[in-house]
Amino acid sequence: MSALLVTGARILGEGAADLLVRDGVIAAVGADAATDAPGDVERLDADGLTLLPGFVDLHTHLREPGREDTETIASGSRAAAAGGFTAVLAMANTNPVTDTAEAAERILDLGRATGLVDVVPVGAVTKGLEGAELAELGLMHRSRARVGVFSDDGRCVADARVMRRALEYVRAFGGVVSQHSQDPTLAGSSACCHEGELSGRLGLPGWPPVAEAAVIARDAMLARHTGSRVHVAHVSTAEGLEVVRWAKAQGIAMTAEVTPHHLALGTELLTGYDPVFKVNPPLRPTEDQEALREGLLDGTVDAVATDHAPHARHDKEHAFVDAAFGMLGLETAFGVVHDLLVASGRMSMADLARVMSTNPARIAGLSGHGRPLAPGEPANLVLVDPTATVTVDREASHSLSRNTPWHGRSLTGAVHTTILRGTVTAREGEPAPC
Ligand SMILES: NC(=O)N[C@@H](CC(=O)O)C(=O)O
Ligand SMILES: [Zn+2]
Ligand SMILES: [Zn+2]
Repeated sequence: MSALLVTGARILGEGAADLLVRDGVIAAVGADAATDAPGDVERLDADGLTLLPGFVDLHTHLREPGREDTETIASGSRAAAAGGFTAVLAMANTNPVTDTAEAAERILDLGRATGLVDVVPVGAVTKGLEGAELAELGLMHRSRARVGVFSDDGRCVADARVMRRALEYVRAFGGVVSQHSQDPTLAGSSACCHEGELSGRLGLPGWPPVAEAAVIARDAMLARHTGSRVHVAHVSTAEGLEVVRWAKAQGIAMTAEVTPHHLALGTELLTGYDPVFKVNPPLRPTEDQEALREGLLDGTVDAVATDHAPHARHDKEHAFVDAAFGMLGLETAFGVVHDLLVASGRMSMADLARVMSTNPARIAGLSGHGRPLAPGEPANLVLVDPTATVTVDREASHSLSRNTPWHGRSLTGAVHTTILRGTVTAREGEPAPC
């Protein structure tokens, strides 16, 4: 059928080498990969570029159904492909909520119709994200969508009994609950600034780290009790991280993700009251950011996840306390992580591949992603340019929303080409037509 030959790419463990893809599968890797190429092979010159397994985002908010003015599955897929992703997990807090098998299948089908990235639906833990009654977890898992990750993200599964039952339920099929760790009695829905000297000075409702750590600690005990798996979404504090570290040391099945914005942006950005920096959980002080970076480097944090959260201008441009929570992330995630940790020499490209592809694919149970670049594996790949420096322009985003906190910043490291099962889905920031 079709063949693609990537030439001269830096391949981890191989140095500069060629890679041949045939019918969506890696056919050969190495100096003589080209010898097996058919005459009509499509050639992709990757001199100076690094080839990695395609990125996997454990935490994306697409707004379809319900808020197609801010993101659709198609527009979010374009942004994801441009950002180097070959799979994204679409959070359940849409309208209606993804809390049934039919709703999950609909998202799967819309993702397939666009065809730029594997859109994997996350199922809600509770009906309507209400926190009371379990959603049809088993039916969602047995559906064509094969839902394996469940989350009420946007809200915390605050009731311990509900969380316990959800964990017992998903254990039967090896599922995982991704928790938005925020004790609502310690940090209510108006909490929007890290609790400390700054929240007092700015007069903004405080969000204390203990509201995160307390839920992570409770969930660690529930994971141990049930023998089931908990994933901590967007860990943002040193305190929360300390609990994850403890849980892992006990052998508790707990994993964690951190966002690019919590790694790189600090709470001091809130002094201008610009709602583009309003996100849940909030940006944290330097000490927390540094602890999160250390946690990612030492393996306490398993993955980087974007928490891509598109919002309309009219929902963002309000007084800080009234604006919507969330920021864009898909197109800038690689650049931010590369610039902050790889270009500065703190992290290797192999480690970046682990936290942006291998680990998230494993956590979500996606067998075709995050795989070694070896013959027989599906060709879900990304070519990155480690030397390119790009200035982020929100107007160039493929998202339907514009709420990026990175506008005007220069980042070293850019996604060059994204490949989904052998087909180019984005080239130099431009997604393929779908
Ligand atoms: N992160 C955010 O600030 N917002 C998310 C919800 C969430 O991830 O909690 C959203 O859906 O907009
Ligand atoms: Zn959340
Ligand atoms: Zn989220």
